[in-house]
Amino acid sequence: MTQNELKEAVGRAAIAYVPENCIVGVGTGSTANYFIDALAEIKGQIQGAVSSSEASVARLKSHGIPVFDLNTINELPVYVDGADEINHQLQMLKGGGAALTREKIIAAVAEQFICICDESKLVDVLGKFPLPVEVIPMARSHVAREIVKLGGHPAYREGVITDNGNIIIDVHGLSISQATELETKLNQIVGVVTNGLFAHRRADVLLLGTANGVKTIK
Ligand SMILES: O=C(CO)[C@H](O)[C@H](O)COP(=O)(O)O
Repeated sequence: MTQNELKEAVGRAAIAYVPENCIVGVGTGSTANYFIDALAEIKGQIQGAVSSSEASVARLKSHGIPVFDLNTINELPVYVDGADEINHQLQMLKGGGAALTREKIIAAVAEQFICICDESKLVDVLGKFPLPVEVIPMARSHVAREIVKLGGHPAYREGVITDNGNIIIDVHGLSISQATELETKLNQIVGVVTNGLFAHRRADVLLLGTANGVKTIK
């Protein structure tokens, strides 16, 4: 199976976690796009969605799925999203698509986080994929200097402005054994909006696309 076929398989498998008549949290990226396309097939059974990016909002609307403002809803049973890396404790590294802050906000509201990934994303130690950090533009140099003090190699993601009007610094050269501690330390740097470690709020379920089918890891 190709990587895209594995992504499609997990996107479809996540539909089983969507309760009837609910509002569903929808993430961002190529794997989340397969979930959105599968969701379109059952759109008559849900109220609609909240979403972590303008790109996913556009895709949801193109399928005729109503999109709600997160502030107008009281409960969110499930959030479905991909990841750039996930470890065996279901801690994730996310933000390759620059949507990390909205992803983290929706994940914080959701009762269950269902992570959908192809098997290339499962790692023993997070950090081979550069860790994205969303930063207020005027704090770029300050945040970069503080990241160097933590042992990382910061790289400004040229030409990218987030949906919140901020920039992304990608942190290379990390081998992240203490993910919750690093998540906290990075968020304490003044000028950081948030970082792409989802260690405090991990996934509840991983649907992993493999050559032998979709594996469920809890
Ligand atoms: O965090 C994300 C976007 O900010 C995505 O979930 C992550 O980049 C994975 O994307 P893809 O499914 O395209 O591999």
